[in-house]
Amino acid sequence: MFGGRRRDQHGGSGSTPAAVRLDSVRKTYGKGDSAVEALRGVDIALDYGSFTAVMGPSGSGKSTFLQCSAGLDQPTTGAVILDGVDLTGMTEVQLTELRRERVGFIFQSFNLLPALTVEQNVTLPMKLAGRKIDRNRVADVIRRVGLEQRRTHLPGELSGGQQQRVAIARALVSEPAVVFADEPTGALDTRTALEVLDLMRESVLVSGQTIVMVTHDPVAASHADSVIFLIDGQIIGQLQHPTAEAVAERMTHLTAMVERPQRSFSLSQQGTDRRGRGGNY
Ligand SMILES: Nc1ncnc2c1ncn2[C@@H]1O[C@H](COP(=O)(O)OP(=O)(O)OP(=O)(O)O)[C@@H](O)[C@H]1O
Repeated sequence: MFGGRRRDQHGGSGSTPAAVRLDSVRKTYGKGDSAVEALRGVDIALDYGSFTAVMGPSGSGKSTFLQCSAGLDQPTTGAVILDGVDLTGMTEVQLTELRRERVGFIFQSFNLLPALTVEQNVTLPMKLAGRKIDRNRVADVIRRVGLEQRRTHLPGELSGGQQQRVAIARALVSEPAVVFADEPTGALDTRTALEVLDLMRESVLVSGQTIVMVTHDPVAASHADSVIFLIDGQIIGQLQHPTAEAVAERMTHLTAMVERPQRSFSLSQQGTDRRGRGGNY
């Protein structure tokens, strides 16, 4: 079993603090005529133990949302509160420390160090953070992702799916408050992708891990508890207990909305819940 944070340690929604909260977050890249508003007033609170997928058309702000939420980038205005810590005004050094302590990452391209073994890759973040390595926990997580027999192998000796399993083990081993996953199945074939998604889901169900996952894939999103939809830097809807079909249908609708001429597309005219909590758009 995965160890780690269980839902009942933190409770669900209600008065308990959120694992990640964004308050009126805006992010503008550049200045003047070339300024791009990537996030335009995002408000959301994600509970501990929740698995959230973030979807939206290309350029809608998904990566920016993830980077601001994870403390990889700072909002232009607004606040991000991660595991109870307000990131506003933190220095790069403080953010790096916070990420090492409280955040796990899973990327599309695995981001493993090729010269390190499976086990060394998994323990690297803990070493960098100067944390004591619990060998039993490391062995347990590696076993859980099905790589017990591969502990001394190098990434180059593993399949893509196995490499992503290493990345999952690396993200989970330090029991982070939140795991942020950016297209974790983007480089995998369908069957391997499902295995990886099942592992992520299991860490949520068994250990109460909190996961935020950016994806373009409705099937991947259907493994989450809820999906938030971004358009043009705003959350314009949320789907609870998503099925792949329902997600695909909504994405088709959203894509059609952004492909319409700008003058006919107005979020307020659509009766949108901009805070993303109403479930309709
Ligand atoms: N560093 C940057 N400098 C300037 N503009 C940026 C920068 N990063 C992102 N943008 C712009 O911000 C907007 C949102 O980008 P973002 O990458 O967050 O979208 P996305 O939904 O993740 O897109 P995709 O699905 O194509 O990866 C886009 O218009 C993009 O061009």
